Amino acid sequence: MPADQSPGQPASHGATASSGAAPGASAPEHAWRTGDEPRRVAQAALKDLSWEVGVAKPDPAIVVDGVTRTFGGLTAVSVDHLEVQRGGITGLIGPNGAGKTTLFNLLTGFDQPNTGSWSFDGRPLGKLAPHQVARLGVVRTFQLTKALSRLTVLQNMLLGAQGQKGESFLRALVPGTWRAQERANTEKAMELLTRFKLDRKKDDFAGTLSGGQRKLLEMARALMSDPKVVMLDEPMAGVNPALTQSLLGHVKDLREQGMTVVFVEHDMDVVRDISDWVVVMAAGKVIAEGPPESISQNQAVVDAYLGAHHDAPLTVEEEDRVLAEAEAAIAREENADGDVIGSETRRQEDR
Ligand SMILES: Nc1ncnc2c1ncn2[C@@H]1O[C@H](COP(=O)(O)OP(=O)(O)OP(=O)(O)O)[C@@H](O)[C@H]1O
Repeated sequence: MPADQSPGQPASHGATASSGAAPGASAPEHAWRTGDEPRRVAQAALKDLSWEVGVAKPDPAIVVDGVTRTFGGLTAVSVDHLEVQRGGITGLIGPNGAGKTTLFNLLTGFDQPNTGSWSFDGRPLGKLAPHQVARLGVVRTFQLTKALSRLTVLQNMLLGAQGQKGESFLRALVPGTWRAQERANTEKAMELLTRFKLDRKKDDFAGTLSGGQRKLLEMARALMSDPKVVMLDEPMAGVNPALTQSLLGHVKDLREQGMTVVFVEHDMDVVRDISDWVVVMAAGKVIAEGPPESISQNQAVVDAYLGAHHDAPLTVEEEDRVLAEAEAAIAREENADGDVIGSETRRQEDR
């Protein structure tokens, strides 16, 4: 099925509809705001949307418009319009080199685009540095964890709190203020470390943690700034199966706590398990979006992953016709090039 088709789906709110568009027509008005169980709430908000690239969401936290990023002659990202629903888990998938990490980098201020704009809660985020974006409530984790090996686990956590009150120069001159802030930060860090079962490792160097524990630390650290949107770049990659379950649980918890989650993942089982909505990128563009169950049926997605177009199997009649045409073509070729083919065959026989 082409990316822009969604049989049986209701009319879209329109790819170019402005952010904050009206909720889906058939859902009870604001049903997802009434304290319902978060997953059901997120899914109810999205269930009547058409599976159409750029479709407007009922309550978008992030809106991206015309964002492009090129590296030399390569267009790494070219996203016309994308909205991310507040309070849901959006899976961002796509083959290697599709532009997922570059898009994350752009949205969180770690890279600058050639063109385009994007906003969080209607507030433009372009041209802001990562710490400014984080202060506004949008944080990210990295594919290769950035946990600083020679700092302890707790020190890593406290770094995540940067940008809060204690950082200002004037406040730093008033010891009481920053000490109180430091105490509060440490308390919060310990609460998070306990939640992520890393509290007993608080004095260990981050470099001694396993890959999975570093991912947990990365996620815990991202939460130090009380984010509203958490962007996780391959949070499960390289993590052993036992810890994967724990990480998945933590990602779901973020939604329980009302956060908006966008995560990059290659494992489709994980994507199906936790996503409310899936966005597929290939060659820098968004080529499909929809609920997880819509993605595997999408021909554009299948083609993007396999890198080739796959025809439906031929019927017996079609197979006979194709064979007959091929035989006729070969016969014509032999007649036309008879001498050449013949002399080449003779040369081979002579050897
Ligand atoms: N700093 C850079 N300089 C040059 N090319 C880059 C740079 N960063 C990314 N690219 C290129 O941009 C394209 C998109 O890369 P990106 O890492 O965003 O893809 P991805 O979808 O995250 O891939 P993966 O799933 O393998 O992580 C790739 O072709 C990559 O080689």
